[in-house]
Amino acid sequence: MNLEMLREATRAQMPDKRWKHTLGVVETAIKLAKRYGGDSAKSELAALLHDYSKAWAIDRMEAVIRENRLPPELLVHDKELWHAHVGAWAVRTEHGIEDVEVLDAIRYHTSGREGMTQLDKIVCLADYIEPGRDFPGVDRLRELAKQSLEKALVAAFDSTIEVLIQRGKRIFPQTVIARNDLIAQLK
Ligand SMILES: Nc1ncnc2c1ncn2[C@@H]1O[C@H](COP(=O)(O)OP(=O)(O)O)[C@@H](O)[C@H]1O
Repeated sequence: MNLEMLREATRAQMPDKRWKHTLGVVETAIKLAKRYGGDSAKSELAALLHDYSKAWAIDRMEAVIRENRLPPELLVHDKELWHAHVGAWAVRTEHGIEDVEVLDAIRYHTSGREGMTQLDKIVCLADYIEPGRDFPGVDRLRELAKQSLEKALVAAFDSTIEVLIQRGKRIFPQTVIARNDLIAQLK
């Protein structure tokens, strides 16, 4: 399957607003890859596919998690986290994407993980700062992204964790672990 076919298949999974966001993430991921000497082609592919399952029905995502032995702990956490793992499963099964680095960048783009690869960092950060994002503090993240992937991601995870705390929601521990690990990398 070539990139053009993957673009059409991905676009067909989501409403126009999410597709616009996806294109913003692609553009931003390529820019970050160029700035930090990352792999532009993998960044583009992972960014294109990162939200593949975002608009899927909750029941469909739950079935994929249960039937394919995706991490069961996802089920007790925010459903917003599900699409990343389900999306990695979906692009592999539906489109034969086998590149482990690309699949991992999709799988961990929302939560982060310990030992994030450069590709994980690029896609996760691009998702936060793409031009269509407009949340308090996003411009600071865009400035930090010019200095350091790690500094920008720590600030990004901090903002997500702060919002979750303000709303009294559960925090998926992998994000806290990812944040701590990034701070250790900065030392
Ligand atoms: N560690 C976490 N624990 C719980 N929920 C989280 C965590 N990290 C992210 N989320 C949830 O996921 C949402 C992020 O989803 P979003 O930015 O829409 O993802 P994407 O744009 O990549 O599809 C956050 O607003 C929050 O509700």
